[in-house]
Amino acid sequence: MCANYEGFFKKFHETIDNCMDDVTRNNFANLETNSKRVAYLCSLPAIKSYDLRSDIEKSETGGEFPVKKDLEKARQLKDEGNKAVQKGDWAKALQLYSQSMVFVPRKETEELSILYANRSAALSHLEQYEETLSDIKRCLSLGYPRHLRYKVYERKARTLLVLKRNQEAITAFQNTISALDEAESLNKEKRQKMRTDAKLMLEILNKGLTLAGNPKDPEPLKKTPPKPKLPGKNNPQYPAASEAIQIDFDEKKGRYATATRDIQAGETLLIERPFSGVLLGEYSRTHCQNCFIKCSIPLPCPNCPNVVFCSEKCSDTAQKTYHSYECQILPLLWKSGCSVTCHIALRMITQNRKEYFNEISANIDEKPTGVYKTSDYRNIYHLVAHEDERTKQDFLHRSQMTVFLVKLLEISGYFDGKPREKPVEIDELKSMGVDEKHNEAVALIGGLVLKNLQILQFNAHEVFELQCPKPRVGKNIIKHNGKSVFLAGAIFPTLALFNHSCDPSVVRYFCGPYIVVKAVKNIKKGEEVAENYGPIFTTVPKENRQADLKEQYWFDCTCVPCQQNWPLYEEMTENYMRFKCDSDRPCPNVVAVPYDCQEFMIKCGLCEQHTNILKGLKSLQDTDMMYKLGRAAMEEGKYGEAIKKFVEILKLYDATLAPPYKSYYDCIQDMRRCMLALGNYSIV
Ligand SMILES: C[S@@+](CC[C@H](N)C(=O)[O-])C[C@H]1O[C@@H](n2cnc3c(N)ncnc32)[C@H](O)[C@@H]1O
Repeated sequence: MCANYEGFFKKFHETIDNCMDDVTRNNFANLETNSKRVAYLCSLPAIKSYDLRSDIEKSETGGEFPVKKDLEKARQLKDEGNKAVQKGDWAKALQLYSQSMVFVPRKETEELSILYANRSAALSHLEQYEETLSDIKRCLSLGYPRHLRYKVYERKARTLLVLKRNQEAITAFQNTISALDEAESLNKEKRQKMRTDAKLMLEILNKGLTLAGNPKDPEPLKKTPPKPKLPGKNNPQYPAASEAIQIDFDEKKGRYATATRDIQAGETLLIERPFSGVLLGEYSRTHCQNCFIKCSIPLPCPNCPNVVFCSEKCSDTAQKTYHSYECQILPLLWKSGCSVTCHIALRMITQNRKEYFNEISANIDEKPTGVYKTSDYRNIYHLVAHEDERTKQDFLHRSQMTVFLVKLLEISGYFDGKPREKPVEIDELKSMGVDEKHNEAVALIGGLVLKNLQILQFNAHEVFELQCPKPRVGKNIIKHNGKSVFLAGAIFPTLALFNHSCDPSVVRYFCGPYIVVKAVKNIKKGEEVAENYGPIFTTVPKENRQADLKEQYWFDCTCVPCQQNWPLYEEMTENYMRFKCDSDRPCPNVVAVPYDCQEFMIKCGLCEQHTNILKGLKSLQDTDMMYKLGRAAMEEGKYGEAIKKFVEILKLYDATLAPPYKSYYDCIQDMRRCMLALGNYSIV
């Protein structure tokens, strides 16, 4: 997830570069802290006089700027929704009402309440009953017109009946009857009929409940997926990780994860929420801004038309923290074409108040001790940034980017602690300079933004979901053939401590907002538990892997496949089998035995003892059949069952054979696909 400087940044960087004479350049090069770098750049006349307006106007990225709520647009979409209803196309109506809501200005509460009422009707027809009730609740809380309330109370009552929540249904029918008194626009006969029907329902319900001894209503169905859990105990020092993981340190490799005991393939090793994460602009109206889940029934931000949330909880979290500041600057950020990495660097600030950073700044350079908490910025601050290896040009480039992000923070009201309420006007971009009253904040927060940009270069992860094709009627959704789609960028502080291997031992996927890391191999106590930063040895040649890792992550990979020149999957030979030497002394050697070998006791070239390959072959005789069963379970979407089979096979393989060989990686690859199928997905 490298920063890419598209949009108007290229020109901005070039202009500033050209304005810097040798003295200025030297002055900048001699600066030793991030704070000083940002403060110095901000003080340059070239920055202060840089006019962004024409760049923004010319920029072809990121859509419109500024973007405002738009009642006319909202009404137009609502009308289209109503037309869809007339055609009986409830799914389309649901979509159009949701789109309409996004554009309703905050003060138009009645308009919004009508949209929630209309959407609740669509949801009810689509048999999404819990969601119907949620929209009715929202509609009533927003002051839905009194003369229409009988409609939503009646819908609520009937929805509760379907859910067998009869006690609540009684109250809703009673409310329907009261609301009918105010239903001025309803003609007399219809009103009378509804009243009679509701009374009849009340009678039936009351009788039924008395006969049944007044049982309690069932609990509302929970729609949010349960929080994933580590199966055993957590590591007390790194609570996001299992006690099967510890973090070690080596001068060359820095921190890295190892196994505290034997780990079996399939075990969950880490579950973590991001410290910060940012959804890509293109998903901002389809996925929750806060947890990245696809929202089929989105809740709009009341203040901007830019983002949606999956629930009141996510909306509240965002509004109380980062989104209050980002709400009005998002269009400018997207228009600028800056990468999601830059946005995360900003979010790492906006999610906490300025005072928080003031408090921790005094001793931020001291490594924190104690429990390693995901939510503690100080842990993030000490992630790898390779500051000592950076060139002056690198610092200059990132500092220029920081100047823009600092300007955005000023515009957002962050430095004053007062989120702005109005969209940004183009004339506010006459200068990249920041008001001098914010000089101290610019140095502190700007310095942290610059640090964040460096940290994110090496520690950010992509958040993805599986996009699966719509199943044919009566068929299961086939998730293992889904396409992984990059939705967001995020930083997971504990996972960021795992080093890379081209033959990783884990797979990661997303479950709600959590990243879940599972073992895809059996890992021995003391062995490194490595993840993968991109290139895998089975598909990418060694030179390319090494070059990519060096360029992106600044290290020389010395994993086993790199050291031992393991072949690509396609080049793995099937002419012989790689038996582990099974002498009674521990011997690391591999005994390569041709398939057509006639002998069964083979001498090890290293320890000179004999390995009984017949015994090994016997233990493997069922693996082909087991693999077929695992594959069949996977094809039927029975992922848990398939994973169990693959785990059993790996156990047998590991007792006898030494990788790399094709059937081992076939099994791992299929197990990975099954594990990914357990994570977030959407149907396209
Ligand atoms: C996400 S961090 C991993 C944790 C890091 N080692 C630490 O101490 O915080 C990525 C950085 O770790 C180092 N690293 C990761 N994998 C490595 C490997 N296989 N060998 C050597 N260094 C590695 C590199 O410096 C890389 O830029």
